[in-house]
Amino acid sequence: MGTVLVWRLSGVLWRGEAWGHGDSAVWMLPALPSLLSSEGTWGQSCLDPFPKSQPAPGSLSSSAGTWGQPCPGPFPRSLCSIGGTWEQPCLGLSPRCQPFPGILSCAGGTWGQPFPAALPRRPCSSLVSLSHRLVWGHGDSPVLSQSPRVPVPQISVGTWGQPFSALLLSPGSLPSMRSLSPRSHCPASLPDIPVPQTVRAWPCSCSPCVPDCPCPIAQCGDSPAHQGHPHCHCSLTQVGACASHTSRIHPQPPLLHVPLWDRDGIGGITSQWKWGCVGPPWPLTPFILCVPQGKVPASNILASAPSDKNLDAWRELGCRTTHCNLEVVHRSTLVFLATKPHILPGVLEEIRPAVGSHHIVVSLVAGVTIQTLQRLLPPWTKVLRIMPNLPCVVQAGAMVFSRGNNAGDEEAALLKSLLSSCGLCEEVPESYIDIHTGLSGSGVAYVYLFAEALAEGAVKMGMPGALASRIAAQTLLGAAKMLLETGEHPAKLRGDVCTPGGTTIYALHQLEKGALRATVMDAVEAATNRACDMAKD
Ligand SMILES: NC(=O)C1=CN([C@@H]2O[C@H](COP(=O)(O)OP(=O)(O)OC[C@H]3O[C@@H](n4cnc5c(N)ncnc54)[C@H](OP(=O)(O)O)[C@@H]3O)[C@@H](O)[C@H]2O)C=CC1
Ligand SMILES: O=C(O)[C@@H]1CCC=N1
Repeated sequence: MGTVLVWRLSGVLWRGEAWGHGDSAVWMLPALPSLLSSEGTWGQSCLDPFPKSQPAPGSLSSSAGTWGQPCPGPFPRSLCSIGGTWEQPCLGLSPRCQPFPGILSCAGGTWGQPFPAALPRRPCSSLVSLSHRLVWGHGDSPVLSQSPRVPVPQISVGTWGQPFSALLLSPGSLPSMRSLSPRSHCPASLPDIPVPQTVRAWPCSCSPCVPDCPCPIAQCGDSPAHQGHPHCHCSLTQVGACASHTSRIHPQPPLLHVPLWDRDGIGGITSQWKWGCVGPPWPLTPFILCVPQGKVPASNILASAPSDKNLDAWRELGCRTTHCNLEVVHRSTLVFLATKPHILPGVLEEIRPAVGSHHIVVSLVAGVTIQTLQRLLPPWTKVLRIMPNLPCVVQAGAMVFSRGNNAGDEEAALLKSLLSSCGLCEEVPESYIDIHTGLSGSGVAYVYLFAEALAEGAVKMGMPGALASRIAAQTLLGAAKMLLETGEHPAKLRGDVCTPGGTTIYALHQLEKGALRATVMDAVEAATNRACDMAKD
């Protein structure tokens, strides 16, 4: 039941087609005209040249399957990589199944089932602020998918379970949509359906199930017969079951994510930004994420971790929390990874199926390279790696970052713009990140040790400890401020303090005898090497 659609885009005629199969429909992207030549119909054997007629994006080109049959070869990988058939719900997570045009990847539903209820409204609410997104309908739940890379200034609206009908809106008509549905800003043609009680808002990594099992989540993982079965259909569960289920199947805790739902312009920051954090250490990340000049309201932050140990503090800040990493991924676009390094691979495996082309993934995990991140995440993922330090908490941090293959100027500008209010934030070659870790990420601790030693020296000489600590801190602050503001070399300023034959040179002599300089250099070297080694652990 292909439906041919022709519409005008920027004065150019485009031809698109919609495919329907049973209760599923697929819309082929107008921006990929070569995708539009298929003649297959869902529910029937594909016309022989079907695969060959879809060579365009590479993902659809080599399949030899028939619709309604298990998908062999690369074609299914592009649409349903987990081994499903088109007549049945796609196994596992849709995002991984639907990468081909790059725009379906944020949907978390299953074919033939209502899409997760949580998806439609939020994207729809930002519909009017972005002119190039697509709306997908499924059953009674419309889903909007972002296609930031595909300049399609129309919105097509369809419903699953019906031949895909398209409502194509030119950019000029977008503002009027705002009035169609005051509550959600969704186009009126998107049905406003109550959240189904039994549909979970996001899929957990609940793969174990037997093929015919209706698979309510309560059974999943409880029955050894389900464990690890490749044909699991259990991508639906009850909202709220995710955390307990996740912890049962995936004992590791989550990571750190940050979502953004709305943004005004490239690199722009608005109060509408929403962030999610999975595996967030305290107190570093919340301050990186939300404190900066109020750029990101705490209520826009969703943090996840396995326990409430750190999350309690996040909630006190006004952030939202969850124990489900996948929830954070599904509700976020900007995703920060901040688990301990050895935890990260398991977490990446957990979230990988949910990572779409619209996500920006930022890792602040020491020692884990961009290459590793890219290898463990889907190939389209925009990855950035950043190394902050603790003083970000007081907006006096020092951060460096590097970008992966898919992260462009927009993502780099975005990160810099967001985080620069926490302190110095520079883009550097990735090889500097481990050095920065030794110099500054860890370096803060050396300075605290030095501050402690200074104060203890004063205590030894008779000063009260509290006063000595305050003076030590102010001494470090002033010395650092002078370094930054004068731009002088430290050796020059040190010389300025040394009165010939005076106190300072006597003290410096002692420090040199203790090999302070060499010891500190060794410390930076040791931390840098450790960061490099952690990448190999
Ligand atoms: N501390 C610093 O100054 C800096 C740290 N970093 C990096 O930040 C990361 C965290 O550092 P650290 O300060 O030790 O962090 P913490 O141990 O304070 O926090 C780590 C958080 O990760 C959570 N977590 C553990 N496992 C998982 C999982 N599988 N999924 C999701 N969340 C999980 C923990 O949950 P729970 O609370 O339940 O235990 C905890 O909240 C490291 O990678 C480090 O390299 C980078 C720069 C500076
Ligand atoms: O000690 C660590 O591994 C982390 C990285 C930089 C600061 N703390």
